[in-house]
Amino acid sequence: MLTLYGNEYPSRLLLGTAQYPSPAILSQAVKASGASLITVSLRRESAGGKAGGAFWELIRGLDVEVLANTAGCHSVKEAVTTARMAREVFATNRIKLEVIGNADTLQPDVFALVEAARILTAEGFEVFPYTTEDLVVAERLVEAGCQVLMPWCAPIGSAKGPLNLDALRSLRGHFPQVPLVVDAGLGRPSHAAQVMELGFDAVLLNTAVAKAGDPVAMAGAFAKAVEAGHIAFQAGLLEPRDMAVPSTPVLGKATFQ
Ligand SMILES: CC(=O)[C@@H](O)[C@H](O)COP(=O)(O)O
Repeated sequence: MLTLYGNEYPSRLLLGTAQYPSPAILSQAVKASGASLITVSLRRESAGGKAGGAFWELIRGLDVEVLANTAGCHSVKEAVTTARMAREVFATNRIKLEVIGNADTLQPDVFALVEAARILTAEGFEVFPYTTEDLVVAERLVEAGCQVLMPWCAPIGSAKGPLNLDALRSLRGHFPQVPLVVDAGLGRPSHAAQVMELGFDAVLLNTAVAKAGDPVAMAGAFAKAVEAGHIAFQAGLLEPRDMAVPSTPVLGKATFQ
């Protein structure tokens, strides 16, 4: 079970709800993923009027818990205001906090992120911060009251997979008790398995499923990969070795004269 802010979730996959070819495919993909939490961007959906009330109906009908996010916010003020609105709309204190600092890389503004996290946790929010893999920023977020950390593994939508495995490994080692969710940049199920094998608690992804040739099949593939990676981590993976080690015992082998 995945435990986040004291709540238990059967799946370790969190799924985004943007960019699907149709509402029906979104709905099927969420089901195929088995996701316990789905992210919804309050700002984009309500401002764009893309799907209006029908979108909210669909989301409610999925019967999956919603993690509203502050996607598209570029300042502390915007993010905090959006989080407060999300609390009213969804009647939950849970918020995925995104404060974008660079429009090209969609890199989080980690300074604004820490400030916004401090304000929101003081107001009783359960903050899920979208951050970089930076260890010191992670420490500041924990000091600000975050009980979950969500480092990217590559820029949002890039599908590059983990670019800095060493930093992710070191985050895991440094925060053994804090749930760590890799958020953004995963492109393939093998990427998800790779970070789960490092001992990450969960992954959050969107583009790799929504933009796949068959999003429903891809959602299922990611679900399996996440589970496999988690089981492998728990089972105890072998460390790579420099030298060959025979896997077949040589004692008692036949000798020829
Ligand atoms: C869905 C969501 O919350 C996104 O902000 C998230 O970062 C997804 O990233 P990818 O689209 O790269 O999976």
